Amino acid sequence: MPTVRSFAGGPAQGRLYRGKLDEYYDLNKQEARAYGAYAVATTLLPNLVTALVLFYGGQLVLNEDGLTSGQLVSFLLLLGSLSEGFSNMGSIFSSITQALGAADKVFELIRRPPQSTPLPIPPLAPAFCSGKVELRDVTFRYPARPARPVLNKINMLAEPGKVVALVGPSGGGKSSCVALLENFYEPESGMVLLDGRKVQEYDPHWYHRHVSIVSQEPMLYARSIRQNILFGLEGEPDEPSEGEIIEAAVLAGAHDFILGLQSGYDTEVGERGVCLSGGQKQRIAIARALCRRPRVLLLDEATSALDSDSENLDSILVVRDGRVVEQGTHTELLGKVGGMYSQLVCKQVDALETANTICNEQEKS
Ligand SMILES: Nc1ncnc2c1ncn2[C@@H]1O[C@H](COP(=O)(O)OP(=O)(O)OP(=O)(O)O)[C@@H](O)[C@H]1O
Repeated sequence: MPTVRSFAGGPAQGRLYRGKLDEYYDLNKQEARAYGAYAVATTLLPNLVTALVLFYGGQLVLNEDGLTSGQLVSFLLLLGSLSEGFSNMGSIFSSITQALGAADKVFELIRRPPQSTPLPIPPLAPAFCSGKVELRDVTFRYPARPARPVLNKINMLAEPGKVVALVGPSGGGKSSCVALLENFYEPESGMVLLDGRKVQEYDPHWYHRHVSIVSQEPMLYARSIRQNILFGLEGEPDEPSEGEIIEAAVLAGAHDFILGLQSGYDTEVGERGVCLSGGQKQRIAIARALCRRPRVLLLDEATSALDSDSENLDSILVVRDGRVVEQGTHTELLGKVGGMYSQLVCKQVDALETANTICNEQEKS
C-alpha cells in the first residue's frame, strides 16, 4: 500500500487487478455453465426415467399384461436405490480424480532429486571449529540465470579472528560470496571451505550454529523480540539464558532501544517486523546472530559507505564483475593511485567535502 500510494500507482494497479478479476469472472461463468448442464442432467435424467417407467409400467398393469401393481412399486423402489448408488459412485469418482491430481503434485515434490551434493555418512560435526573460511578458485552462476557467471575464479581467505571485508560496486558478487559461505548454493567449480573441509560435508545444523549471518534485508517474524533473538534455539540443550540474550542485544546496540519499548523484550515486532525501524530490525538480527556465539559471522551490508572503521579491517578485497580486482589493508589499497579502492574512497571523501562546504556556506550566510 505505501508503495502504491507513494508512486500514485492506484489507477494502474486498479486496471491490472480489474483485468485479473475479469479473467476470474470468465472462468467462473464457464464453470457455472458446466455445472448447470451437469445439474440439469443429473436431476432431469432420473426423473425422466421414473416417468417413463411409470408410464410404461402403468400401461402394463392396466392392460393386465403380466405385471402387478406390487411388482411395479418394487421395481420403482429398486430403481431408486440403484440410481442413488450410481450417483454416489459418481461423486466418489470425482473426489478420487481430484485427490489423484493433488497427489501428483505432492509426489512430484517428494520425488524431486536434490541438486545438492549428498552429505557424507556421518556428516562432519567436529567438537571444535576454528573458523578459517576460504573460497578457492570459485566459479558460480545462479540456477535461475545459468547463462551468466556471477563469480569467476574468486579466491578469499579469512583466518580465525580476522575481519575481512568485500567491497565493490553494486552487483559485483559480494552477496553471492556470502550465499556460498552459507551453503545456500554450490559452486560450479572450486571449493568453499571451513577449516579446510568443504562446507557441503558438514552437518547443516552444526554448520549454521557455527556460521551466522546478518543478511541485507533481515527477516523478523511476528513474535516477541526475545523470540526473534532466540530464533531456532528455543528448547535446544544450549538455549541461551536471559543474561546471554541481553548480552547479545547489548553487543548489537539494541538493548537500550528495546528497554525503551513498552513491553521491552516481550514487545511484538509484527509481521516481518513492521513495528520496528529498519535500523532496529538490523540490530535485532545482529543480536540473533551473536546469541549463537558463532565462530564465523557474516555481515551483508547493503550500503556502500566506507566508514572510518575500514582502517581497522585486517584485509579488504575489492570485488568487481565476480573477480577480486584488488586486495590488501586499507592503507595499502589507498596507496595504489588510480586503484579501484582509492577511487571509491576519494569519491566518498569528495562527497563529504562538498557537503561540508555547503554547510559552512549556509552557516556563514
Ligand atoms: N537469486 C539470484 N538469481 C539470479 N541472479 C542473481 C541472484 N542474486 C543475485 N543475482 C545476480 O548476481 C550478480 C551479483 O549479485 P550480488 O548480490 O552478489 O552483488 P553484490 O555485490 O552483493 O551487490 P550489492 O552491493 O548491491 O549488494 C548480480 O548481477 C545479480 O543480478
